[in-house]
Amino acid sequence: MNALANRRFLKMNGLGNQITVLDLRGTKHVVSEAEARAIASEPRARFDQLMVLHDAVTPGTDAFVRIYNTDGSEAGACGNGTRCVAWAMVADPQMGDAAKTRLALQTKAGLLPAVREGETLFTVDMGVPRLAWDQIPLAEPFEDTSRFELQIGPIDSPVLHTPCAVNMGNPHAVFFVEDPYAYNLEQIGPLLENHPIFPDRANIELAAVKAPDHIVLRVWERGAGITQACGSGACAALVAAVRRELSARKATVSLPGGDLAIEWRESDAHVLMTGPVEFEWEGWIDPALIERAA
Ligand SMILES: N[C@H](CCC[C@H](N)C(=O)O)C(=O)O
Repeated sequence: MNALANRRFLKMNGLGNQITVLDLRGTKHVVSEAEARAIASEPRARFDQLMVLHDAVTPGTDAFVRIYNTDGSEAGACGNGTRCVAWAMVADPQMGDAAKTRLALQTKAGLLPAVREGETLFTVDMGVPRLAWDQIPLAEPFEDTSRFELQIGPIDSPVLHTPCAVNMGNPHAVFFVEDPYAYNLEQIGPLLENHPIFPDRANIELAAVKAPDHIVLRVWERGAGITQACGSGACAALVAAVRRELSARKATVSLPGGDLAIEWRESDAHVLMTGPVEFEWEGWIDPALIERAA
């Protein structure tokens, strides 16, 4: 019997970013692309990101987490999903250990320490951002070598150019614009995500710096499309804004689903993301769904 059959899942969200948490600790099962897509097609388990917990592989960490997009592809990081996993591991009656307030979660991209700040409020240390493709850690002083010209359109929206490329464990291209809501993101998102200039595709951010401590952001996510919020995207937007000398190192990032507090810490160049999570319901994976995916 496939380890996924009848397995319990938690449907959650982080600022409207739809997250499903699945605990596969104690099994060796690795969710396939087809299985992830099948789970995404189930209305009660539907997700922007599926966060799958595996047994910890490194001493001192609490779990290894695999992250899947709606299209079944894997991502190295997911800020909103990491907060949801952290909540599940402290507060869920079956999975959680209420004595814990700190967790060390590991993903393909590295370690993501999380701290519980309140009932449903968590801070995740998203690590040191890197230049998107050459993987150089970004710590000051730096040269903004990630600038390049990218011209798309004309479609029915203003032309976008010169994104700032930031890797937060996953690739982001941040475009600074006056009004992110003036663009038809549904139409231009897929063109940009799959533009040949992005070897690994990219999450696409439209960001407006409203004040040194306030950024308005919309995101087209790689493998998932428009989401209500993207934690790593909010981090990438702040890092890009600091690199372009548009904002302070600490800002509120307002997404369609709500606000995240982001700080690019001066002392060690780590990015800290603070925001809420919401538990919606629990469910069990229909074995027929998994059979069909096989
Ligand atoms: N929603 C996530 C990001 C998912 C990124 C994923 N779409 C990728 O392929 O990199 C977040 O809160 O950080």
